[in-house]
Amino acid sequence: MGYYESADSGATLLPVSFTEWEKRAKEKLAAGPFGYVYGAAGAGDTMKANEDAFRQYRIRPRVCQDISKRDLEISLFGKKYPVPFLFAPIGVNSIVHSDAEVAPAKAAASLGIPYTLSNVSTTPMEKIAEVMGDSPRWFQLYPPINKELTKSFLKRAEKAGFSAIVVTIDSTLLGWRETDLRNAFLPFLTGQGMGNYFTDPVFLSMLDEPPENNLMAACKKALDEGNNVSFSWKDLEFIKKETNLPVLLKGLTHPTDALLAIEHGVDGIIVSNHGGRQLDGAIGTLEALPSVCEAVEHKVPVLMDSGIRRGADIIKALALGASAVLIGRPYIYGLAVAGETGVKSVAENFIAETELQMAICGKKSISEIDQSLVIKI
Ligand SMILES: Cc1cc2nc3c(=O)[nH]c(=O)nc-3n(C[C@H](O)[C@H](O)[C@H](O)COP(=O)(O)O)c2cc1C
Ligand SMILES: CCCCCCC(=O)C(=O)O
Repeated sequence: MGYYESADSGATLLPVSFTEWEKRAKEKLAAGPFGYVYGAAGAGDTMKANEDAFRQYRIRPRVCQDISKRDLEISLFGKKYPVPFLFAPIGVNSIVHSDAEVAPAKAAASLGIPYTLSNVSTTPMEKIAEVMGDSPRWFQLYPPINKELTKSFLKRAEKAGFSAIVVTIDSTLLGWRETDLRNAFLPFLTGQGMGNYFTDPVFLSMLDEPPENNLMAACKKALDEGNNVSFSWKDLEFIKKETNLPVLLKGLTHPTDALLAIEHGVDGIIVSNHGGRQLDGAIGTLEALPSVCEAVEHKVPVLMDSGIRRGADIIKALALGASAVLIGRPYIYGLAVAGETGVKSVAENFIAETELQMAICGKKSISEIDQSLVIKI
């Protein structure tokens, strides 16, 4: 939906800016769920660094470029996508809306935007496949300790039509999240976020009793599997060996790790600090992006997330070398406020603003965006 349509159609009753979505979500949600989504690790310095990093760059537009025909399309792993952003994996959506991951999956499908389903989703991956039809979807894996369970998740994702695997490696231990500690809020222990585990035959075979007989023990077992603190590079090779899908590594910011990831066979990198939820004091991802891209030398696509709040942020990330970005909290606030409609509205605003920004920069397509478009102040 373009600028004038959204102003005309009554869609303006929904929020337009990230700040407004966040405010409306806060009004709607109880303290526990809102704090879980909003919250960050420690003092929140990294969450702030993510957003601040975007303010350290300014766009230097070109003019008189005939911007009458514009195209936001990108290509990743041989597939074309309509816009340069994806939905980031976000677990346990049932804490903010009863439709849980079904709503963002449908919203993404309606726009052709890839949806990344979290390993710790409330909705099992097969249900997401059912509602998404042929629309693009990726599966995010918290690599389990148990190799048979790892294989099972990978095979199920392949069978359910997911076209890439995102291995998240920054959360083998959960960060120090003071809001959740204060609220005593950890949704996973109530069975939320267990959709993929509780439908997995290998996982169920690992339990002494089925989840319906001993929910807490089953939840704890799943979390123990996900908190795979001994995970190292050789385990990444195992994942690569067990799937034919492209494997992306999510959660690195150091160029040396990017090089090691490539050495161990990854097909793509997602520069991310988990939205500042893991390591307080860590570098903002936009600050980290140029050095990672420089090390990677275009060998694999580099994507990024954390702190993307508007079209200008997307333009800056692309200019600094990202092939695409992922949006996180913004769409969860949309989900909290208005379910599928809210998620779709957030995504449409991103599309409209990004297209406008690109055009006013004097660029007609994503491939025309390069480093000369931004300067660090
Ligand atoms: C509530 C919440 C749950 C998340 N769950 C996951 C998850 O299950 N898997 C994952 O890889 N990242 C997860 N993330 C991190 C996001 O994928 C993404 O890296 C982050 O939200 C980007 O930062 P932003 O929200 O500031 O844009 C989660 C983030 C939030 C806010
Ligand atoms: C092994 C389970 C960790 C779940 C973390 C969910 C998440 O990524 C987040 O809250 O952030």
